[in-house]
Amino acid sequence: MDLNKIRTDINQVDSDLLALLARRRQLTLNVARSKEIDLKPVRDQEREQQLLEKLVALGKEQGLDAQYVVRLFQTIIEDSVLRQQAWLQGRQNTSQDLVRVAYLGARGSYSHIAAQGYFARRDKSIVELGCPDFHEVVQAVEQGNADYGILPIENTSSGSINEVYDLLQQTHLQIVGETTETIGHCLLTLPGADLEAIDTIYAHPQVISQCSNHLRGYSGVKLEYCASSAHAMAQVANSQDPTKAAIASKAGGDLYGLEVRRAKLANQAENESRFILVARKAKEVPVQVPAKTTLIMATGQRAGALVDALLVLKNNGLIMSKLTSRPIPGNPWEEMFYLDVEANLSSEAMQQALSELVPITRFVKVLGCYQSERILPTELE
Ligand SMILES: O=C(O)C(=O)C[C@]1(C(=O)O)C=C[C@@H](O)C=C1
Repeated sequence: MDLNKIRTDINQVDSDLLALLARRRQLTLNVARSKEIDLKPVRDQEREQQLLEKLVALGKEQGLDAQYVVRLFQTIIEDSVLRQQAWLQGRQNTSQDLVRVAYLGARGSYSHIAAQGYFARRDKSIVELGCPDFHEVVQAVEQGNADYGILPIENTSSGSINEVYDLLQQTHLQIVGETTETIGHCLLTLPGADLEAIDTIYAHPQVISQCSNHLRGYSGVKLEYCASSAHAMAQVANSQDPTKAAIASKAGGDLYGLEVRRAKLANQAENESRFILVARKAKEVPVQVPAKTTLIMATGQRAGALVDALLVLKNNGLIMSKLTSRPIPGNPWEEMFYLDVEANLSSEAMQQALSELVPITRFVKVLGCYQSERILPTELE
């Protein structure tokens, strides 16, 4: 048993697997091309069910357990769906290959990592524009210094990001995309630093709230709030002080030469953030891909006004996936409602609902229609 020889064989198998995955990806782009012509939806869960059943049976013959096979292929299919959707969206909205993206913080911030993932799926290169706060992200796009802005809107541990909802009330920018990123919070230090000697932890306030349970375990350690996770990492890296630590992602830590000392610090095991992309012009979403429309509306204080508005959606067969409210500046006790509706803005149902909402609300505005990037895996029945 020669370890080196076995490893060489494993290397070969891995590179064969990669070549096959690349070939599969190419084939699924051909599927997207055919669906563009037939106007068929990208997602076909019946086909996915059949695929999984067949693969589980094949895997069994080769001694691979069902759970392993299903997990692998759910990941492969998720990639396939996201790629196809991005390709179709790109065809509908021909645009440049190099885009300028404004995001919170500096390289390595969660927004930066989310932006990289989103545009890599669309084969676009990005010119990065780090901003000190969310307001400047919006301003950079409004003033034409960036083509897109990326903003976190909600997190599975800390909930809605109110500051971003409030900014959306005031801007003319349109939501043109969304992406969900797994946020793996890690405690990062200079290489080899003694964990017992840590006296200060730098982190963004949202991150501190998402890791509150873990942070309760550090008595006598000072928490320093930072404008972004990138700032937190820069503080530690620039200080070269081994008593300082930051909370940020592993990918960010790599950029700043910091070492992961503890991982999975978030209160929720599945710590995910949803980001939205904003641009000056709305984009059309092809009918083949699942779309979401985000609306804001003010109903006034009449009893039952919100119920009436929601009934309009129900009666038009529309599914609302999110409802949240924020105060209206200057109108104490009045609320602005934000709704995500699982429908394309151009659909008949959505247009009908909007025409019925206008007369019964004080104000209603479409914030954007964009492709839904949340791919729920098909489970084997
Ligand atoms: O066969 C299709 O229609 C595809 O789009 C390909 C594929 C896959 O990757 O296998 C992806 C999405 C569909 O939901 C089903 C299967």
